[in-house]
Amino acid sequence: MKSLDDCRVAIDKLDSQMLDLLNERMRVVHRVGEIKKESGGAIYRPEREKAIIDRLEAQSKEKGGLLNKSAIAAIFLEIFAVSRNLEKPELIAYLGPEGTFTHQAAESRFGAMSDYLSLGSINAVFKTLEAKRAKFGVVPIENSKDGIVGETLDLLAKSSVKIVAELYMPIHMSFVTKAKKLSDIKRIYSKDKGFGQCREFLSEHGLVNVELIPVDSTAKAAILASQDESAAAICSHIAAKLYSVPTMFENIEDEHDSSTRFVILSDFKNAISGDDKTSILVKLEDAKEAGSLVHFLKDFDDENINLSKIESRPSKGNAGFGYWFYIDFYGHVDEAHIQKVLAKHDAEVTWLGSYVKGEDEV
Ligand SMILES: O=C(O)C(=O)C[C@]1(C(=O)O)C=C[C@@H](O)C=C1
Repeated sequence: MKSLDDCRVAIDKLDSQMLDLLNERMRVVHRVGEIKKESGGAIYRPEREKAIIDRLEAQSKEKGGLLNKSAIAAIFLEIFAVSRNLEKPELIAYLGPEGTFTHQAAESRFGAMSDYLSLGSINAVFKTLEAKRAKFGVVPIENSKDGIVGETLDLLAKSSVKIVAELYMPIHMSFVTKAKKLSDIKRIYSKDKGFGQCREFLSEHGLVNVELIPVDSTAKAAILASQDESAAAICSHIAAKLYSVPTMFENIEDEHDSSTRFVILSDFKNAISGDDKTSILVKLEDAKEAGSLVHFLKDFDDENINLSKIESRPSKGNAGFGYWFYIDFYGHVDEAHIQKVLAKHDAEVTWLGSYVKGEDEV
């Protein structure tokens, strides 16, 4: 049986081997970067990253390894993020401020080494990408409890920016304060939705008569709580850490299964991964005629294309009332059966992106 010292000697040796291997990997990645520079190819290739993680998961299973898929993904997503940064450092704009759930989502995909740009609105993220001031944008698109983020859909409808990836993140709220005890708290800051999601917690802890002050973001709430010892904030774990406000309670949301879907925006088309989703916008030409949507959807059904979401939005044009539809379906725009359906509706459909299906989709 190995002693603790023996184990640490073995760990040190393995860590050194891993570092040598990682450096060797980075030399190959550097060459990939040169090849892509010559060809103008996209640096971020989510379908290739997915294929690597799937292959390693199968290898780990086969060999009885202790690492499961999420552990492998957590380690390798960071390696990919470092690799991409080495190939070409690219700026990632997100709906800020720092410490929002969107910031957390961006970091989970682009890692600790990337350069981030925190922006004040979803519109600013789109504008920054359109002006090519950043390569990627990260914005929320829907929450499992609150539904769709209308602003993101409306901007996708108007913009040339495309969806290149999606990710689902569980949303947990923390109650953070510099106060020593609950009775010292005179005011609580959060986003209006933050209060809405934690009603039971507030009443169970006798906090209903404390002043609840809605602010623009949960990160802003953390900043305000960091400056006032008789205040608390309902915010994300990362905001509390970032602004050094001690956490009094974690996971205080009424329902623990809430998650938000985020999209990563950019300006390129992914290759087919075999497990993709596509988002489109549909403006039916004869939208006033009953059954036009049914006919449209029947074409999808005929090709066995399954929808994962359909959302109607009022069109804000000046041609009176009208609707357009935002649709997500399984498959990639370059697959033949999908091309066949979309070709029939060429004039009515705007393609918003095809991307690897998010891991935590329920
Ligand atoms: O294979 C590529 O295209 C690479 O750029 C290499 C690599 C990797 O680290 O394995 C890095 C970034 C891409 O998103 C996918 C994979």
